[in-house]
Amino acid sequence: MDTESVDTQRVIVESGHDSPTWRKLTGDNFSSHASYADLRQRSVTDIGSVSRTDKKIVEGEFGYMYLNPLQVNPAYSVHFVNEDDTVPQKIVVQKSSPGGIYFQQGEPRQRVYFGPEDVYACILTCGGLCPGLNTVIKDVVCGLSYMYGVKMIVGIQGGYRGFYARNTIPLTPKSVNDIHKRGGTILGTSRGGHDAIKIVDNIQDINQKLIYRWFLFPPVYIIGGDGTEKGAAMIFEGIRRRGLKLAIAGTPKTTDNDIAVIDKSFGFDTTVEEAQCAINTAHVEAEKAGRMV
Ligand SMILES: Nc1ncnc2c1ncn2[C@@H]1O[C@H](COP(=O)(O)OP(=O)(O)O)[C@@H](O)[C@H]1O
Ligand SMILES: O=P(O)(O)OC[C@H]1O[C@](O)(COP(=O)(O)O)[C@@H](O)[C@@H]1O
Repeated sequence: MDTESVDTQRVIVESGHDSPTWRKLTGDNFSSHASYADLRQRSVTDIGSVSRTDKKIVEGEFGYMYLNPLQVNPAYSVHFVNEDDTVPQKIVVQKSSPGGIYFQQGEPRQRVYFGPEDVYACILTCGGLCPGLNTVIKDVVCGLSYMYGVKMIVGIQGGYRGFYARNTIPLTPKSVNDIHKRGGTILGTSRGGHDAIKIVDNIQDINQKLIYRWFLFPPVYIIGGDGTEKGAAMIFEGIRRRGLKLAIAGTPKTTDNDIAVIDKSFGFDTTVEEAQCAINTAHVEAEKAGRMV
């Protein structure tokens, strides 16, 4: 392993893997996001070597992080949001209104917490069906794979219940190529009560095995409705309390528009169009034939 000095920053490069993806970080405060790359750096220092390819990791004033690979890929013209960009829940407020609720803005950041080669991404769908679930699965797989360079992606089968059974299927751009043409969700789903503590126990177990054996980190992408996202919030809270190094990302889906913070989700327009067809046909039948079918 070669070590080179650049200004006040130390850059560690494994021979032959000097990818432009891992440039030195400069600039302002990113301490709150530094712990993953810190951990990676410590493993390099403490253990001496890791079995997997070790891309360039950069030490800055506040620790270690990675540049978003989208920054160095000329194929993508991406708008990056600032770390502290927020969206107010209410647009119209009165002078006398108390301070409102603000959400962190979505879309890519300039710096990423995990090195794409160290990611073992998990995707699951939970709750009721909604048009477009397979399209979202495909987009997450292709986005992670092509845009970020993530190599390992699995689907958790059967919604939250899948965390108990640990049934997973590998997902690649090839395996999801045609799934947007199918209804439902290729990962399956489930409804009914699930035990958030048991789910966090299982995620913790998977997380520890991945870290100790392969040094991989599993961001979990959860696609689901209001119930699923409440569950995701509880799982996130459990993970935060235990200090686990992984991320939970929720993608809202709703056919009946009962998630307050979004105007509408994927699948809503399709649901309305399809429902209109059924209602109009039933209306014609009722009016012209005299007897409803
Ligand atoms: N209030 C809640 N708190 C925590 N988890 C919940 C909550 N509501 C639902 N869940 C979990 O999310 C799963 C899916 O929720 P459900 O309401 O069936 O579908 P949807 O996500 O489409 O609204 C449930 O099986 C349950 O495990
Ligand atoms: O609007 P959401 O939260 O996506 O839920 C959609 C689901 O809710 C339903 O409309 C009703 O499901 P339930 O009767 O089981 O509550 C399903 O047909 C649909 O899959």
